[in-house]
Amino acid sequence: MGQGRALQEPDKSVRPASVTHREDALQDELPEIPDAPRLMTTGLNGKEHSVFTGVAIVHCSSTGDRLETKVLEFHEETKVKFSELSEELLWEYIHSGEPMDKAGGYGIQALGGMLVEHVSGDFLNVVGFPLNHFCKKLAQLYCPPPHEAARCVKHDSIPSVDTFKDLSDEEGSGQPGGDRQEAACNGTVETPPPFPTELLGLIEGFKGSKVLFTACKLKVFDVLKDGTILTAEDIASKIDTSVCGTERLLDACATLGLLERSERGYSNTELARLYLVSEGEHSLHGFITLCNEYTWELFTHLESAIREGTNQFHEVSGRRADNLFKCPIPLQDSSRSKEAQLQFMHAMHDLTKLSAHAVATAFDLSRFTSACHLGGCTGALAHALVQEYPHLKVTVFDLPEVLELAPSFQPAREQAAQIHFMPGDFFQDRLPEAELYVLSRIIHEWPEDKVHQLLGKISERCKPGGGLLVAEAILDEERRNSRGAWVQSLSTLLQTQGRQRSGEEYQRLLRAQGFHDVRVVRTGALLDAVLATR
Ligand SMILES: C[S@@+](CC[C@H](N)C(=O)[O-])C[C@H]1O[C@@H](n2cnc3c(N)ncnc32)[C@H](O)[C@@H]1O
Repeated sequence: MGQGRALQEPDKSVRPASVTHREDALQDELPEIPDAPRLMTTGLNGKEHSVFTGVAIVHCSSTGDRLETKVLEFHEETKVKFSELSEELLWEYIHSGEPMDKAGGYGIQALGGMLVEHVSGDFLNVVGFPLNHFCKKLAQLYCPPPHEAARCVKHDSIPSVDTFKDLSDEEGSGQPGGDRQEAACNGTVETPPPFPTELLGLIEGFKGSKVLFTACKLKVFDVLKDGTILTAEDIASKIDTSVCGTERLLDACATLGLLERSERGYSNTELARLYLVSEGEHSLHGFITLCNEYTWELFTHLESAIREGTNQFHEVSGRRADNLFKCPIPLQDSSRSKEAQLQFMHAMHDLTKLSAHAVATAFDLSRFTSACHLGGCTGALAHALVQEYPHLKVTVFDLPEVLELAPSFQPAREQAAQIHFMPGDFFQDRLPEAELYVLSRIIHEWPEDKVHQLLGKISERCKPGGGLLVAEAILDEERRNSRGAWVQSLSTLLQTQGRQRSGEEYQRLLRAQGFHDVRVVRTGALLDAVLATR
């Protein structure tokens, strides 16, 4: 058999189709490469046959107007030993399928595998493209995959292969572990478990947070604002830090996607420009500062909070127990208190801005002409409300010491005239009159009795037809809210006496206080919205 299928000599003039660009530059360097993979057959039965495949990987890089090329070339020979089948049968089989003028024409990867007893060399060579070899050459040029990432899977349809090599290994390296890997492929030893990439991300993730916090605190993103590009030395001199330390911090920021690194130096990425420059309209600088200086320490007491099931305010340095709900920030003397208060307000302001539009537009509130935001802090949500409803007047009601600092947060916009700040205590004082009351991130902070007291007070003050808008991160049926559920849940445990609730729990809570038509909207932002009618 096979006589009619004589060996075809490779056509040496043919080059791989992939090498088409800058042919002139490559002319001298291209090696002679055999034509597309060929199976050479001169009688199959029980014999070994060679499969030649050729491929060139050409690495091109340009420096100025010079094109540099590096040609990698290999001719791989793989031997296929066919089974001791009757020649006739084999011949019939071969004729029923593809012609034999290319490797894999008999379909070794599928039914044709039955004809093959053994492959010495690279199995993928027989299938056609020498994928294993290609990957090894690529790995030499670029970054090899971690050893553990290359996995060997044994498929029943693949005939026994004696050199199913690890892609990341050097050819013929015979490195330790090679035998073990082969054994693993043959299923005789256990394969190592998958590399725990995500777990390592969690274990080390806090370092990334600290890099961000430190860069913000040192105002790295501020010195690079407005498209400024600076070298590490320039930045170190501007922020008064060591050059070697600054360089490491900047490189870490670049790896984390916060900075861009070029030959000219470092510049802010779009993310940093929008959110990390301290004075920016969308800046999260205040929130990041609070996380660095307060939440970081609070979370070191997570174990105690879990053991005891209570908040850990008392553990955070300098906190005054009597100020538990007014300002969750360490307070010592009056000057520190102001600074801490301002820090807290900055954080609230940043966070509220992120969800304010979503909350303001979750329902059509155009029927209301007056609103009172209880615990309205800097007025960030009030601004979003008056922007959306130009006929709405909003009273921001908060503690005197908070409102004293609120003016610095006001944007110079015309609608500011629609917003009025009124100092007071929502437990002690009479609530301002309004058609719509707003509670944003208040209910989850308080214990059950205080929640009932506050809602009862609002219900009493609210006229029939009036409304109550609640903005909170709402748990879903599985007691998880869609975004950062565990963060909210643990933060609430660590720093409040309250808890989060599901939409149904809010409905029950508000109905119990005389509200009806309680509707819940998941906004997709950090805060969801509930609207109830009195
Ligand atoms: C978690 S912050 C929420 C701020 C704002 N509602 C928001 O969503 O950004 C709680 C706010 O309630 C205010 N607050 C706490 N106790 C209060 C009270 N008894 N009377 C009035 N406001 C109070 C705090 O000063 C603070 O501004």
